[in-house]
Amino acid sequence: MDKTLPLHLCHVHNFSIIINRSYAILHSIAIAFLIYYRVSFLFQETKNRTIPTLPWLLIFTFELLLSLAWLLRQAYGWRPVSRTVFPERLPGDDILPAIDVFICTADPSKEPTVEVMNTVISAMALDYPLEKLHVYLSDDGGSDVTLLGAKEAWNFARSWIPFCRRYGIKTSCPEAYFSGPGDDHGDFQCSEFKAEWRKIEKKYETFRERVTRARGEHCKVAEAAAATTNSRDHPAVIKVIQDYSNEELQEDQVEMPLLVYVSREKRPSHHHNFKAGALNVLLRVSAMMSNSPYILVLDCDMYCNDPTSARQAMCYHFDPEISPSLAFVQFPQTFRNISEDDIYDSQIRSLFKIHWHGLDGLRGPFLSGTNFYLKRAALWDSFSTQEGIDLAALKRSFGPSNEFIKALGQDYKPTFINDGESSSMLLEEAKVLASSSYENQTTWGTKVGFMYFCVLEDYLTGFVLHRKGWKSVYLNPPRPQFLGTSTTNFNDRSIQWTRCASGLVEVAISRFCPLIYGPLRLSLLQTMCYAELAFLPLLSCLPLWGFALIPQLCLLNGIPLYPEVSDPNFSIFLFIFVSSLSKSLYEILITGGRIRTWKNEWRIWMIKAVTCLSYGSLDAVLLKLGMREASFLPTNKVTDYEQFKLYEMGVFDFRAATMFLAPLATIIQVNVASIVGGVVRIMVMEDNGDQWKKMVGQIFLSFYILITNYAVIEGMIIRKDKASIPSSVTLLSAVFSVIILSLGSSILY
Ligand SMILES: O=c1ccn([C@@H]2O[C@H](COP(=O)(O)OP(=O)(O)O[C@H]3O[C@H](CO)[C@@H](O)[C@H](O)[C@H]3O)[C@@H](O)[C@H]2O)c(=O)[nH]1
Ligand SMILES: [Mn+2]
Repeated sequence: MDKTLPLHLCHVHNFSIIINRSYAILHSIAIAFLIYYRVSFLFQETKNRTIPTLPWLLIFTFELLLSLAWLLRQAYGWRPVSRTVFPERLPGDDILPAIDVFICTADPSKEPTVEVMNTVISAMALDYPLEKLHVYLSDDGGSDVTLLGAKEAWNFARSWIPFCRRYGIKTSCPEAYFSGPGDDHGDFQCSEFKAEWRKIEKKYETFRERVTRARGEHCKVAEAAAATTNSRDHPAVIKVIQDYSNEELQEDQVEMPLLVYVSREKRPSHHHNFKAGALNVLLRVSAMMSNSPYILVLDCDMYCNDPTSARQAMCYHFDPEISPSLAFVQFPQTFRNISEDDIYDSQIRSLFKIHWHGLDGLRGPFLSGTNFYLKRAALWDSFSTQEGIDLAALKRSFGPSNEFIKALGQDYKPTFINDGESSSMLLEEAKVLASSSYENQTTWGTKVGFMYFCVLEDYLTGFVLHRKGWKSVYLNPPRPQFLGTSTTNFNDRSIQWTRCASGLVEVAISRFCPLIYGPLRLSLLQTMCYAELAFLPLLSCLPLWGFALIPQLCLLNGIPLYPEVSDPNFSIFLFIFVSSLSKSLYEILITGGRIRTWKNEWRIWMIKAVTCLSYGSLDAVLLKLGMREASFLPTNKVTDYEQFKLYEMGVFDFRAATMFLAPLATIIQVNVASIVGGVVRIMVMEDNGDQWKKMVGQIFLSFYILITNYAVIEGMIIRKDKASIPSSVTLLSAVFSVIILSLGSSILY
């Protein structure tokens, strides 16, 4: 290694910093004026007030909540940075540290086995010394199909890995490679390459067919048995995948990374803590076999799209200046199935394109579930690494296994050589470590390993790490290092968002509340970012319900809530509105988005707030009150081509649960009723133009809501296809609207 050349560079986005900070100052001045305007009304003498106090107070509260959310969000814009790495400057392969890859899968009926195995194969094909790469597949479904798939994947990888290495193939995921444009073969055009290519493609086809057939049979059987009880009640199964039975292969033995299948023990009497539980089992099992100092975590729906990510991450983990305080290197979640319009924001654009760069300039991005290279030792409680700690204390924390405690030593290398006697002993020990009762009376999930407290194990684990003083780094290179499958229909997306909102609010209203748990250990800006996300559901759902109903009910009843157009105060509101819209437009344009993206994002923000974020918040409150149990249903990864087509065309698919549709239809109806009712009222009852001027703000707001959500109106009235809003839902919403309109009018006065 040439010590004079850096392994990485950090670029500060100076232009964005100027824009962000000036915007933050201007916008806060406008908010201060708004607050002054609202408060001064409350100090007027009651007899001078022409407007009832309750609606005024309500709308003011919602404005304050939105302003608070806005304020917290400004922390992301404080110091955005991006990074470049130079993996070619890393030292020789012999000194690179080993890596364990953890891949989680849970349900073969929702997670197609071929896709899961593509993730496994792509991880095995990472550009890293083979003897230093170990892949662990956790199967929470405890399914034979997954085990069989893993064996088939291993067999196929025996041809695939040498092929990729010989020809420098970048797309290390075979499915993506064979269905892609076919231009990824370095400089090789020779006939030898072509012949080889054909051979491998054929092998891949065979692999694909076998796995698909097995899964088909499995799903039939599972359906017949009504439910896969096996997934909830079975002993631990750990298998080192290795199949030299094929004589032909034995002759030309290829060096392969270790592949281990792990299905932890499940018993109905034990809570299994979802993905965090699975990852903690992998942490222990892998300690018996490879105990690598670094871990790459992947979801089964996220394959490696470029084999160089490991070396890129090592540019930081290997840097002696950064490494001691660096917990993880995070890559963005990028998806292969995103359409140009992306009407449901399936790519979570603002998170990975903007906010994470902002966090990176503070002390690093949040842990994002998948695509991160994590230092194993960061997950141990700090005391475990202290000298002279006694064994009993370690056992209270990590559980009774002596072997595992030995593995906590930084330099401990297990003597796992497959098929030796000591390894069968280690394999037995690994089964004990994967048993459902192993964690009883230990601090797994509370102090060590991935956190159990809520379904968002990633957010919370990252938060706890940052709070302990660890840092993280965000790498977002031009070629996506990982590509995943995102949910691309309204129903799945809504379910996913509800789960996420529930997890966030659970943290917000717990002892982990970032505003209490963060401040002493995190910087102010970092605390603000953690709080922004945790409070996002609450701070969006309450105000958005408010803005969707209260000004409208007031319009209908002739109560003005905003200043007259001729009043200078009107410009405060106008400024805030225009400045928010322009800032988001700026952020979208500089990150390669289009005006259409901007329109879609505002719409989905409104829709999400009154559905998923509201239900998620409610769910978290019920959980807190002990009235519900936590659940983490894996998202559906089976593509429905008809639904996907609609998504690609940018047409809303309203085949979703009524609970997600009714609020939308209700709000639209209330808005239409108020505009119509309000306008008629002004025309009939008032003869001078004053009333018009007073109501412009509210008429405009309703109008804005209606045009932004025109897709809902279309789904309700104009479209007649299968994916439009069912008339039963429209009728139900009409009932709700009537109730809201009549109740609202009587309450507000
Ligand atoms: O009991 C479970 C449930 C899920 N999973 C796995 O967890 C992963 C994520 O689940 P998925 O259904 O894909 O949920 P998403 O909403 O897409 O996941 C997002 O949200 C999760 C919770 O915050 C993060 O862990 C993920 O990385 C992030 O992509 C998948 O590989 C699942 O197989 C398990 O292993 N066991
Ligand atoms: Mn997923």
